[in-house]
Amino acid sequence: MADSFDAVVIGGGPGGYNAAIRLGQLGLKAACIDKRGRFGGTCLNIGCIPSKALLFASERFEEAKKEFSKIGIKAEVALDLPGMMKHKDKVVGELTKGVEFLFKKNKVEPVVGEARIVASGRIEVRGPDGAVRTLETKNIIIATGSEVMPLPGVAVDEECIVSSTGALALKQVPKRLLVVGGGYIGLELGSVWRRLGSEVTVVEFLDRITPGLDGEVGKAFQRILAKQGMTFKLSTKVVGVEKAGDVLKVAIEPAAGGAQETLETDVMLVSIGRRPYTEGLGLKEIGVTLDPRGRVVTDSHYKTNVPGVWAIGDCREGAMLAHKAEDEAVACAERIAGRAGHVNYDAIPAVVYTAPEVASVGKTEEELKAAGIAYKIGKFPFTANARAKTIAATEGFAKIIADAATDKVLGVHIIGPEAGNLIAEATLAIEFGAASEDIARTCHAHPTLTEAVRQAAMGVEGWTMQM
Ligand SMILES: Cc1cc2nc3c(=O)[nH]c(=O)nc-3n(C[C@H](O)[C@H](O)[C@H](O)COP(=O)(O)OP(=O)(O)OC[C@H]3O[C@@H](n4cnc5c(N)ncnc54)[C@H](O)[C@@H]3O)c2cc1C
Ligand SMILES: NC(=O)c1ccc[n+]([C@@H]2O[C@H](COP(=O)([O-])OP(=O)(O)OC[C@H]3O[C@@H](n4cnc5c(N)ncnc54)[C@H](O)[C@@H]3O)[C@@H](O)[C@H]2O)c1
Repeated sequence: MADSFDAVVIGGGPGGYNAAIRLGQLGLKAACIDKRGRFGGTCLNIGCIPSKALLFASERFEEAKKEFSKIGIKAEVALDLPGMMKHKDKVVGELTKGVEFLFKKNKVEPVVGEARIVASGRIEVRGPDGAVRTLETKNIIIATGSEVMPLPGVAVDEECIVSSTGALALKQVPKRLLVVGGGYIGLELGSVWRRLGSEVTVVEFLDRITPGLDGEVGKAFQRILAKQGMTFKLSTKVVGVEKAGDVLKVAIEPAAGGAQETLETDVMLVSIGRRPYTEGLGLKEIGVTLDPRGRVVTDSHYKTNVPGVWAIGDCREGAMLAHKAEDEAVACAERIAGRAGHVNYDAIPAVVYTAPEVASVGKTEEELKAAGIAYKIGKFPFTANARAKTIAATEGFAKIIADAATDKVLGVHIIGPEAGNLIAEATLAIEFGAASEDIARTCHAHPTLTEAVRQAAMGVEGWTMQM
């Protein structure tokens, strides 16, 4: 006899585990399947969490080495890389256990094994011991996430040619690290290893790093990273790599074609994006439509073309971010429970956790120009913010873009200390349809970094007071 459920979620990442928890909260009988053996998906196991643990620790290391003396602290600092990795592993262990606790609390059944949909409403799960269990369910949510996009002709060995997974677990600090792709992963993990002592070169195909960012912010970001010691080779592609003993010889050439050059490196990180992961799931067999990029096609309520089959997170269209997956999870679970779940894609923040952090929500200037929307801008530099001065972190600025006619906030872009936390206020403003004047006339505590956002909002109407 097959076990039967109201909904079974395939994938235990931020999409999957949040969907299962919300289903449980809404009183539905739910199970969540993951083959990894530990819940939390890419994010908790090999993504957001371990990378942020290493970003935090490496930032403290560099700060202690280079910045403490500027604020009156003398310190002898030495790197304990195994200790840093232990910190990372401990955080990952605690948070993944936390998901199991939340499943228990919300009566979600965790199932460990590889799932395959054999028919609409029927899933087979092959457990670690090879035993196959069949689950019957009214609804299936596909939340199988994404995997590393391979670079043609380059085989990742996770030792000297690594993906983000290998770059989170290097046994020693490479003398030279070549990063292919100047996006989120390349710049975050490149920063980690630069701080710990590597010479980092970023090879980026386009003529700018982090292409989705507001152009002005992107330029400032590159300038700051270059000042920190990262080298950039823009409009350049990797065309081949050869191992010569312990050294990698990497052939690069201009993106538009031209003369080849060879760079030597000790470790190469391939971070050119991620692609949806639905291998072996049986989607073709049951007729679920995928788009040309392999993403599961759904309507705006996360329904696929097969009745009772839904999809959320990295495996469908949109930004590959944990909180986007989480929001879709909640909306999808609520739809399954007969409620009105909805996601506002204009109010999904994005954060690069470098130092300074870069955070944005809503539209960039480039997007507004392309759409022909007239806008006004307010900007405020952290050099003029009192709190930024006290914490000796004055690089960057806050930028608010508002509709020229209505003053509605359309986009907020921040590069600076704690930008990832500061963006929450802007996200709420966009979600509530606020005007820039609403932010400008809201009292902000002094001295805080949030005052920079307020002063930028004042700047939209030209009355920034502290600059
Ligand atoms: C290095 C790195 C850093 C990142 N940092 C951030 C960050 O700071 N902030 C942020 O928002 N995002 C970050 N991301 C992106 C984030 O991890 C993803 O957007 C997020 O994990 C997507 O969630 P998901 O639930 O869609 O899929 P995933 O988290 O990928 O989870 C899918 C799960 O499904 C399981 N699965 C797949 N197929 C099957 C099957 N057939 N049977 C059973 N189980 C299956 C997989 O084992 C996996 O555990 C980062 C990613 C990486 C790689
Ligand atoms: N802080 C965060 O939220 C965070 C952190 C890490 C990862 N992520 C997620 O994971 C996803 C994957 O990260 P990523 O950094 O691999 O992808 P990305 O899309 O952020 O960046 C990839 C970069 O590689 C470049 N590129 C593509 N092909 C190339 C080639 N052949 N040679 C050189 N450059 C090339 C692209 O132009 C782009 O700048 C991100 O899109 C993001 O959604 C998020």
